[in-house]
Amino acid sequence: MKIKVSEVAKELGLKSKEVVEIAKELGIKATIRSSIDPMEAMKIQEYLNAKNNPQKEEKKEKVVEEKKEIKEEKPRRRRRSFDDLVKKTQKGIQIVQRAKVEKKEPPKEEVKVKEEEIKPAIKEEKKIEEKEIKKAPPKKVKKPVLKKQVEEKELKIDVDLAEMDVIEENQVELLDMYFNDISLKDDEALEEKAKTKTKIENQKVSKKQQVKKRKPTEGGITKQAIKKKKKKKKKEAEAEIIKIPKEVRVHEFADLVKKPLEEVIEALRELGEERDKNDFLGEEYIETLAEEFGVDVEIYDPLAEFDYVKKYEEKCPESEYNTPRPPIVTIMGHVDHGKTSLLDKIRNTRVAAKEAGGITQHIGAYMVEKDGQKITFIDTPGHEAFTEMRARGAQVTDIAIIVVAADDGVMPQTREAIAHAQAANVPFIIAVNKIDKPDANPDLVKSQLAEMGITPIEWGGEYEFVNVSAKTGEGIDDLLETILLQAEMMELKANPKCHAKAVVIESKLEKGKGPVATVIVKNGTLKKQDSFVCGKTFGRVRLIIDDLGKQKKEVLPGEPAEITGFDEVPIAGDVLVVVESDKIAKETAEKWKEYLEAKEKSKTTKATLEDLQKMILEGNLKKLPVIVKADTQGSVEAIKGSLAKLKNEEVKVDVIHSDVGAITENDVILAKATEPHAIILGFNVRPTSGAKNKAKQEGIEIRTYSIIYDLIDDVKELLSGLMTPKIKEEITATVEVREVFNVPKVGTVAGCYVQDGVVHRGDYVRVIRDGVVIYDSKLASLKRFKDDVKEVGKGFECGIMVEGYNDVKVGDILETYQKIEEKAKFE
Ligand SMILES: Nc1nc2c(ncn2[C@@H]2O[C@H](COP(=O)(O)OP(=O)(O)OP(=O)(O)O)[C@@H](O)[C@H]2O)c(=O)[nH]1
Repeated sequence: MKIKVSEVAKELGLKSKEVVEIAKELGIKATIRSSIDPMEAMKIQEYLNAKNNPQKEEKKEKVVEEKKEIKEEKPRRRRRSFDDLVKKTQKGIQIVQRAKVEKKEPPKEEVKVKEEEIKPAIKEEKKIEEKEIKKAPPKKVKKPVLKKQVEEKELKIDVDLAEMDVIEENQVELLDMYFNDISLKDDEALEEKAKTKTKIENQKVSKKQQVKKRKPTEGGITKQAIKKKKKKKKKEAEAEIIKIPKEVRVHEFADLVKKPLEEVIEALRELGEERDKNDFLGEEYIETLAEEFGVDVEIYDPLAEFDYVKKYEEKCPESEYNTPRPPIVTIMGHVDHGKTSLLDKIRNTRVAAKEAGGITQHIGAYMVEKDGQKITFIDTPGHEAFTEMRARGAQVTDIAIIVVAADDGVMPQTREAIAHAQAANVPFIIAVNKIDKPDANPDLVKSQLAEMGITPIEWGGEYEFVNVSAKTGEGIDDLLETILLQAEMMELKANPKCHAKAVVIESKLEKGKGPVATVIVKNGTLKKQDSFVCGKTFGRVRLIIDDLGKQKKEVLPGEPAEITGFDEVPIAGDVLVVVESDKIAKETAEKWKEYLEAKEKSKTTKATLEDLQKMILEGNLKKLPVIVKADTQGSVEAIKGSLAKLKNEEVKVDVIHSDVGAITENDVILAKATEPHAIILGFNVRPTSGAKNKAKQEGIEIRTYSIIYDLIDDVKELLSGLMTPKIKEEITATVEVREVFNVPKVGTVAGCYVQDGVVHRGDYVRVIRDGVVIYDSKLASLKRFKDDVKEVGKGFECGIMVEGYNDVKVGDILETYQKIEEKAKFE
């Protein structure tokens, strides 16, 4: 498992570019978009520690000398490692972004300077406040905000202050920039506190802080005046924030931040990105460039007003989710490893047994109960549906079960399924199936997966492995318990009081019922008669049928149900959101349609109009548009990195989309929307059957590989095909002019002798006089005596006319040649 450079940067409070620079120094290959492994991240972290620790130690010694009573050691919390970060990423736990800290100036150094100025103050204050502090619980002191940061980002300081644990006026939590939360002992806390206070006072901090410190009339400044100033400053700060649309081209960005285009392109180059003015910048680059140019930007989505899901999330925020809900589980794994059998066994033992005689209805998802707790299973095994839904922005699965047959071991689709779960940040449980078989070897499965970093808990790893048999039912209870345990850890919650948000799992058109869809409610309660919008369609809930075929009045969070009442058949992965009225539902669906079309258009323009314009402007620069799909993020980055290098003055590769996961219909649609059509390159992934059919229909080429070099070689071949063929000259003959005849109305005919080679009628010719080429043209005619001939060989005489040239003289040499086209080769 690798960590994105941007995440490492966030954790270290650095810019991505700075991390890349350090990485370079340490000989680690990294770009701001790439990922590095945890050991490399640790190296970078250690490098920074080593760079900064001497100062810390120096400072500490000084403090000890000056203030004898200050204690020696700070109690430190456990250092967070990047392994933790990776584990968290694998578990799907969100990485919390730390407050950014200006790193260029080590904070300790700055504190040191201030310390000398404030020594008397410390002593004074210490005496007064010592008692109080000793009584107080261990205090957290926040790292002082640096001067530069304070001056530049007043608003940010307000936020910092709001987030600080302010116990007393100036007592704040100090965060070590290298992940150590430092809780200082009392005297140290006192000293830090005094330093912090003095420092804050010494600096021109935000007015808000000054107001806090000053008495209303202190220094002749009235409260009102401060407020006024504060308001003005705030306004100024607000004015400095430049709003940048999420999808912005390089030249638009340059205009917005008021920087010369060349500077922006150069900055990108320094970041290892060869971009031209019409290329789109990703959000990551917008942020990095903004940091680079020292401007505050706010990235926004101009189409967000149409985003009904986002609006729902603002209305029903996750912070208000308060009631536990059942986990939603998807089963994935290699073909024939027993996904369907396992789903059936779980259903039959749990659902049918419970509802004696009840006929289960296949609606695309079902619920089982274990010890009074519910679990919802999505009834479509395989990761295609999972990924397709994710590609549509709907992540419905909470937990994945990766089925591995104990008699077959880890297979390509096992790895693929794991990659999908990891890419989606969905925690997974390994179900080692078919343990009833005599040749079952569950330990082999464990060791194979451990080699991939998926180590079982019993071997000291992080992953739950459960031995099961979909045939005998052995281990099924264990598996359900493990799911519930995982769910408990995840604290899956929802707010049933909200109006509903659900995800479409399956849909169809049914006779008599019209469009029907199976949905799983993610939040809120879905009720009969609710008006809803669902992707490009809308409707009102008419019928609700559960997985046992029973009619219901409502569906609670985490539960599946089949519903009717759609205007049109929705698409799996569409998000259904309940709205106030049919009218709003219809309007919202229409707006959503616009949203999708605009989005698609922006993608299309990216690869069509712009490219055409560019090709015209830049001569013949041709692009090979490709879509890259691979099994892991690491592979995606590696392939993109290699493809970026494939360019020359004539051609380059344009990766219009890349992602982890199977090749889906969406990829085909995107490839088709690109002009010229993109080629889809799959590395260790295959197209879904839907994608295969669509590609056939639309004439889109999908190429799949399992060796990166093959992929690169193939792309080189494709680039060669785009390049203009090379023209090679081949000299055919050397001819001496021995006589010249001027033929009225015809022109000058040179009487020649072929010294070497063979002259052909269609040859090109250079007239050479005294060793200098004085004319370059074609043969207008080639004759032997009075007859036109096709060719004349060495040692023969012939009559030659040079096209457009009548000044041939005796003694001139004519060099005849042919132009041969040679297919260009991309090297
Ligand atoms: N002995 C034994 N056979 C099993 C077990 N689980 C599944 N099988 C058999 O393995 C074969 C494949 O099982 P499926 O459930 O169709 O596998 P799948 O992963 O859903 O396969 P696809 O849908 O084709 O990807 C069937 O013949 C099952 O009867 C098990 O636990 N023990």
